[in-house]
Amino acid sequence: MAKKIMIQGTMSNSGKSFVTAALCRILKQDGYRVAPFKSQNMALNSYITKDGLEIGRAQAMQAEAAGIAPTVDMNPILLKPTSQMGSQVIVNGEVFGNLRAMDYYRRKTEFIPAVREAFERLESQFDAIVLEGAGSPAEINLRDNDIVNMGMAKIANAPVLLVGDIDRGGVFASLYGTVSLLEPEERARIKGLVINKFRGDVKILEPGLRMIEERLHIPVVGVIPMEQIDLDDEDSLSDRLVRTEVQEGLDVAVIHLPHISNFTDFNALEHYDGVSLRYVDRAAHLGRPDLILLPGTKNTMADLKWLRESGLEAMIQRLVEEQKIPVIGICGGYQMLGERLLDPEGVEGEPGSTMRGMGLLAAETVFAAEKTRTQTEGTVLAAAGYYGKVTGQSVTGYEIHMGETFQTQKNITPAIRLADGRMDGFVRSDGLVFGSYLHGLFDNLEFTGAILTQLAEKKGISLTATAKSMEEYKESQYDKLADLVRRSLDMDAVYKIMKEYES
Ligand SMILES: NC(=O)CC[C@H](N)C(=O)O
Repeated sequence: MAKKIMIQGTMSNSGKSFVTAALCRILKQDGYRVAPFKSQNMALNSYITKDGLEIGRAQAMQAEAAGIAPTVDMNPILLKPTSQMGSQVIVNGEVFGNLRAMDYYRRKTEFIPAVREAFERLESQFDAIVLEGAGSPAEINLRDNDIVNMGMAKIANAPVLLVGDIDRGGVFASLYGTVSLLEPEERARIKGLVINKFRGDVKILEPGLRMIEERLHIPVVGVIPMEQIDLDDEDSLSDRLVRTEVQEGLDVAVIHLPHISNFTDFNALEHYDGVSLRYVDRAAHLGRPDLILLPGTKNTMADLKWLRESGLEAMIQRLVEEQKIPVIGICGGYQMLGERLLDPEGVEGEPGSTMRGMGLLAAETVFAAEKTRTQTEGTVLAAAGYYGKVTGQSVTGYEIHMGETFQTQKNITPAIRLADGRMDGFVRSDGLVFGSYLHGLFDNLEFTGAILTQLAEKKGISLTATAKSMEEYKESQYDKLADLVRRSLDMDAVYKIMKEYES
């Protein structure tokens, strides 16, 4: 029987995925074969496993922390919110369909077997499983047929650590309130309280800890200080998006589309001292960046409409054509760069709808019901402009898209030759406009470094990379995370709690 522990939070963003990742790393360091599990994730930031199945990014990150390859069993249900249609529901890594929130909620029991089976498969392969809940277990309106919090803890027979966020205030009330709203049987599963994101002197906190322990009869097993650790999860997105100001150095602007997906695509650009990466969601903030990045989006057509109405489209077109500022579009952002978008089957909007693109790339995109989901590798073919320095380089990435993009005129050439024989993306003959379906393209630091260095030279500044590869960088962050949590959590108590449920 595997050891199990479940991390639940008093609210969203309390740091559950962070604590889950930390425990995965610590257990790995202590010699266990450990895997993360979250029955249902709601996120637009997803990951494609080796066998081409789609799961939430947070579980892929936690698997990395655990030193294992991410598999679909770690996140059997993924909800990807799209605008008009509710969410695209992914079950066992494949599209189940689009469901409105109410319909999903009504049909939730249908998904219980998938969740249970995925968990059992995982449990049979590992020594330990760290489960993560979602939102708060005290959402009393959602309690029936719950499969993400206490319902899941019961299916797995896992003890629970409840994490509260002290940074947002009211941590004692939220811990007390959450526990009080639970049924006695659920309450009994909470074996420890964790206070997360603490700044200041623990001595001042100490009396409060004793009082909450007395009232709830649950021990506080840790107080985790606030520390900057760079992990690929949803919470890190909110920290990143506040960076909107132009800073010194090479100014790289990511357009913050409303349905931005796979925002982790741009994290790699932060590994260069001298690059200032910022997110722009309104025309007044665009300014004159040195490089413009258009990210992927779950809904290309809706986000293009937003781009047009916000005035950003016209500004980007002018910056590219008049000021010769380069733009790179990834996936949905690449699709926007073209001349036209066609949706005959109604994948993104009304069936048969068409839309004018930004017209920066002589290409058009047709959406199809079939989803392309694969890890990919290839060789850069692009040679125009800044890409002369990266021609012939090998790159890896992953694809998640419904659209296919075709050339309409001769002034563009394929960007990347893929190992499976397909061509990906296009570059315009003047080298200013580049589009590709490859998420993770910038994680190829040789590629990214070469492009950024040329832009920096043009501006007369120098850049230095902080790590040799993204893997090396991420490994260092996971170790830093494990150190922090080992120092602040009573691991002996945690092991004891796991042992009690090990049968
Ligand atoms: N990940 C993306 O950017 C997806 C782009 C677009 N919505 C598609 O499905 O083709």
